[in-house]
Amino acid sequence: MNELYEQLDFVENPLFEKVIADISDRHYSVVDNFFSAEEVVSLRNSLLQKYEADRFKKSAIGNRTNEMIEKEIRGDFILWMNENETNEAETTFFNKINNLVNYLNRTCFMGILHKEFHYALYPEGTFYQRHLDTFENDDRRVLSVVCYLNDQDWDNNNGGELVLYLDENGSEVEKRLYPLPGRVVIFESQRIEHEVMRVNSSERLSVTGWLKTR
Ligand SMILES: O=C(O)CCC(=O)C(=O)O
Ligand SMILES: [Fe+2]
Repeated sequence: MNELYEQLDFVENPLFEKVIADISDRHYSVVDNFFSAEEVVSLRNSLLQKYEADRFKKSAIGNRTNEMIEKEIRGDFILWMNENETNEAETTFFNKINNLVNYLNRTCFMGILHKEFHYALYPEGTFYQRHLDTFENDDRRVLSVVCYLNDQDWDNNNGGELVLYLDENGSEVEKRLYPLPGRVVIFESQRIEHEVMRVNSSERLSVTGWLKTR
């Protein structure tokens, strides 16, 4: 009986339907204004507060320990989020992400059981070389989700674009996406190689995460 009610309850969400259609057509989706301007400001302030409290760590790559090599590959600083210990901005953030996850699971059986998200800050001059998000041998990562928290007046000359390397009929095509506030980019972790271009000026702020099976 409960199941029947659940199905009757179901309300189609055009935004989430678009994400599903995009991903099944071309393996990625870009959603502008997924987060409102106010939500971006709150989450950015939360990020900056924790960054200033020295809670971020230099990102690492797999098992590699040579810091010189790492700097050549990625230059961001990160802090993992804990869903069991959230402030107001993070609660709102996880509510929205969970709505999306529930919708995906209900409508297209992606079987997402876990997720992991971290804040990221790219100082001026840093980048993240071309990679696949499964390089840590984590084949449980199904979808990568990147949420940008930059200022409203973010200038495209600041650099820091996300470049997705797509396959179009056997040839490689670059899709260049600016890290605009409120924008969320979702792509198949196992399939799409991507890169963060050098940040020319300012700091580039985001939350990045993975939706995982098992
Ligand atoms: O910030 C982005 O646009 C992408 C970040 C990324 O590729 C990663 O953290 O694996
Ligand atoms: Fe990545």
